[in-house]
Amino acid sequence: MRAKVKILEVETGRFMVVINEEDAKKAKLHPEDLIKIETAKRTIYGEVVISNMVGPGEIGVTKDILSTYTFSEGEIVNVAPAGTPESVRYVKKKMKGQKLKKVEIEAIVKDIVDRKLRDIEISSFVTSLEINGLDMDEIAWLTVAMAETGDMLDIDRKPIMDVHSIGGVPGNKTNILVVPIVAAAGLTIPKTSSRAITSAAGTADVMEVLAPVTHSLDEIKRIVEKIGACLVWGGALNLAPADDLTIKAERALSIDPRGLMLASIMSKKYAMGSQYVLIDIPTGEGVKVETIEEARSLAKDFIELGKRLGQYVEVAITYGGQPIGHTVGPALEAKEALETIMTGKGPGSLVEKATGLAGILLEMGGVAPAGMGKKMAKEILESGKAYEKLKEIIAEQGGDPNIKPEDIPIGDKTYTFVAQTSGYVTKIDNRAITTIARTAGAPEDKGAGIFLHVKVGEKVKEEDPLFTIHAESEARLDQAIIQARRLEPIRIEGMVLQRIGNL
Ligand SMILES: O=P(O)(O)OC[C@H]1O[C@H](OP(=O)(O)O)[C@H](O)[C@@H]1O
Ligand SMILES: O=c1cc[nH]c(=O)[nH]1
Repeated sequence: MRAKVKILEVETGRFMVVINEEDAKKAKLHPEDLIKIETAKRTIYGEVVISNMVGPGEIGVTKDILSTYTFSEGEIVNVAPAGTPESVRYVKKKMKGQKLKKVEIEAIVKDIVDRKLRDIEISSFVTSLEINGLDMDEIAWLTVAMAETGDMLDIDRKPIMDVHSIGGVPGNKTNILVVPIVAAAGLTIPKTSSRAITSAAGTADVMEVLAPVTHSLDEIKRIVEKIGACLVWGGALNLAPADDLTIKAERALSIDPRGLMLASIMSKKYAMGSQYVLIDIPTGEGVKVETIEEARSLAKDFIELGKRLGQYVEVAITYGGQPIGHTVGPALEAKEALETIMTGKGPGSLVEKATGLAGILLEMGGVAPAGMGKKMAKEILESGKAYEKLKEIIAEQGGDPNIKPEDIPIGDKTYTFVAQTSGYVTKIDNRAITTIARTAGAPEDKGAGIFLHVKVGEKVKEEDPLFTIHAESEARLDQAIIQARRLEPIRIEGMVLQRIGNL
């Protein structure tokens, strides 16, 4: 059918095409059917929404489609059912636990990027990977397909360093410190991050409190060639574009299937032209990787994948048994990261992890002698050079380089839980902390999250504050309080485990 485009000021988070009720009846179109819109220059795909907000002979194009494609009001297009893409068959093949061929993986990725696969099919693909996994051949094909369906960055500075965490541990604002430390030593580190997947704040969510993180590839090239670093959101670029769409499904289910995680991370590194990559695997109870054995096996996969892509990869297995630092949630984490980089002092877990990771990168990049990287990273942090570099990054990305921790707005609806008994903090439950912070509104509500007054091993007295929930709305605060009462995220016990007398 021929139709006239009507631009709709509607945002749905999906590629939706609105068809009038009468037209839909005539064309036998049903809600959520996949249709194609053909113009002289291109074909784009979207899901049907039936509504009389458009008249007969019109189709409504939403802001989501317009963020990628240009349409003008009144433009005449051809609209037709698109049928079921062949790649759905390959998704079903993976659901049955079978190995996919290279061409099948390429077809799935291309159809995700072209929006031929709808959210429901993408979720099925992600779920099938969670259940049935991928072998190393499939992971490598998936990684390259994810990178090659998007743009590639070619930065005119070498070597290109990079760091990426598999995430999962609450409060992981570490890379906000690592990147400026490494760049202050003269190395080039174009860091792209995703937003939160399973946590209450991804590095992109935290950085966005300090400066815009959505930049074009040309802007990133300019910034990195000028100052040696950036801290941006990968999803804003046409860089491994399937990644953000699969992450959307992962976030909804709070899962991060191993094979997809490897491909997600390494496709972004490949597309950025990174040559030396450090992967952080937080390990501990309640995070993505719970044991050192699992971490070592994942590390082997990252290194093997790096070899296949022509990248030198090292892995740091880091402590993830409790949150990093004292804060969880975008604004609270940005405040803590800024305070730490400004003063060179901060929570031991944050400073140790950041300087440890930065130190490895300094050695990998050849600016620190073997075994001296961490010391050099600490000196750069304490000297204020890392802060100066972060200010440059903030300024180049369009933020206020003179922003102070106290300028950062934190959710003003608060509730503090106190100790019911005296004793020692023996456990902070990572999953519970993330659940409570997300219930309070993080990461979408930037000011929402948790401030931890105590960490594992500390002594508390009855009535001492344990943690404060911050929210931007009373309703979300109330829900978070209910969750916190149910989950009891902080355990306090006496330290004497047994007293044994005469046996
Ligand atoms: O913790 P969750 O939300 O599962 O994982 C997502 C986070 O982990 C990675 O961290 P980084 O960008 O390397 O610092 C991602 O980019 C993202 O920020
Ligand atoms: O970028 C990331 C980080 C963790 N897991 C992913 O799938 N992608």
